[in-house]
Amino acid sequence: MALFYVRMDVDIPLDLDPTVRTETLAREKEYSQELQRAGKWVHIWRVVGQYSNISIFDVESPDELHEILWNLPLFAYMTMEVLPLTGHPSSIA
Ligand SMILES: O=C(O)CC1=CCC(=O)O1
Repeated sequence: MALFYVRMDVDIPLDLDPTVRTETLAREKEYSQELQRAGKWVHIWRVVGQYSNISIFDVESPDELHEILWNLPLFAYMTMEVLPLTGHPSSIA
């Protein structure tokens, strides 16, 4: 098990074909929800006032996370920050 923080900032070009935009967003939602159901995408939160999300992934390895992120339908329209996480010594969880 390996936990990762991922921030995704979305920037879809304004001139992207509206049909492509709608289809890509639908595929993104389906892909994300499939990974959530599988327990790999454990949190997704919208950043208030921004087209960005903060997500937590629970995966087997950095390679698995890379494959997941690389295959996001919106990948071409996002910039990401990825941070590996480990337990905090003061955590009571
Ligand atoms: O809208 C976003 O933050 C981008 C995104 C990632 C997964 C999803 O469903 O949307």
